[in-house]
Amino acid sequence: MCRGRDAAGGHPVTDGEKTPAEEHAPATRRLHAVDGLLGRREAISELGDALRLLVEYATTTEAPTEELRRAAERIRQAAAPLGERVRDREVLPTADDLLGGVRMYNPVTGSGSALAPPLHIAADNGVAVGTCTLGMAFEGPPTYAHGGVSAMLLDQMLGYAAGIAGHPGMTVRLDTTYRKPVPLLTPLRLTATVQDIDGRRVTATGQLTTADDPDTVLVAATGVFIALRAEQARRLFGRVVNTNRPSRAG
Ligand SMILES: CCCCCCCCCCCCCC(=O)SCCNC(=O)CCNC(=O)[C@H](O)C(C)(C)COP(=O)(O)OP(=O)(O)OC[C@H]1O[C@@H](n2cnc3c(N)ncnc32)[C@H](O)[C@@H]1OP(=O)(O)O
Repeated sequence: MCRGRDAAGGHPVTDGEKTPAEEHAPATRRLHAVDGLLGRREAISELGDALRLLVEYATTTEAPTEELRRAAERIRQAAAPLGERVRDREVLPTADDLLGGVRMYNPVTGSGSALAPPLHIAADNGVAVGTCTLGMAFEGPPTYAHGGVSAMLLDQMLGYAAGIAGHPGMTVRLDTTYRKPVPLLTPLRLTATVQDIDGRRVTATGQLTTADDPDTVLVAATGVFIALRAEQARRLFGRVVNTNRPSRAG
C-alpha cells in the first residue's frame, strides 16, 4: 500500500502492498495503449481518405496548369514532416497487427494506402466476400478499370479465401479471365472460395461482378497458393521486426 511521498515529495513510498490503482495499472496501461493504437489507426485512415481524394482529383482535374504547379508545391510541403520519421523497410508499421490481419498500408485493402480502393473483405460461411468502388484513378481502357487492378483485387480475394480456410500461402499462379469490362465509380462485389487443398498447395477461385448484378461475371480468376516451409518463411521474412507484438509483461 502506498504510504505517502518521499522526502522530495515526488515518488510514492510503498510498504510492498499495492493500491487498487496500482493493481490495475497494467490493465490501465493496456487500455491507454489500445486507445492510442485505435486513435493512430483512425488517423492513418483519415490520412488515407485524404490521399485517395487527392489522387482522384489529381487524375481527373482540368484545373489551369499554374494551379497544378501550386498544388504540387503545397503537397510537397505537406509531405515533408511525414518524411522526417519513416520506418525502416524491415520494421512493420506500429499500427499493424500481422497475426491479427491488420495491415494498414496494404495496397489493396489498407485504409491508410493511397493506392488501395480500398477493398473491404469479410468471411461469410467460408466464402470471402469483398466490396469496393474503383475511382477514375484506376482507369485503363476509357471509362473502365485497368485489367491489372482487377487481377490485384482478385489475388487478394483468393489469398483471403485460402487464409480463412486455414491455409494461408503465397500466390504462385494467378489466371484471370476478362469477360466484360469493369465499370468505374460503380459498387463492385467480389467473392472467392477454396476449391482444392493438396499438401502445401491451395487452389482458390473467385469472381468480380457489379453489386447490382452479381450474376454477370465480369472477371473470373483461379489462383494457386503455396504454404511456406519453415525454412522458406525464415529466409523470406526472418528479418522483419514486429514492434507492435504484445510484450509478455503485459
Ligand atoms: C482470417 C485469415 C485472413 C487471412 C488474410 C490473408 C490475406 C492475404 C492475401 C494476400 C494475397 C496476395 C498474396 C501475394 O501477393 S504473395 C506475393 C506474390 N507471390 C510471390 O512473391 C511468391 C514468389 N514465389 C516464391 O517465393 C516461391 O515460389 C515459394 C517460396 C512460394 C515456393 O517455393 P518454390 O517455388 O521453391 O516451391 P517449393 O519447393 O516450396 O514447392 C512448393 C510446391 O508448389 C509447387 N509450385 C510452385 N510454383 C507453382 C506454380 N506456379 N503453380 C503450381 N504449383 C507450383 C511446387 O511444384 C511444389 O509442389 P510439389 O512439388 O511439392 O507438389
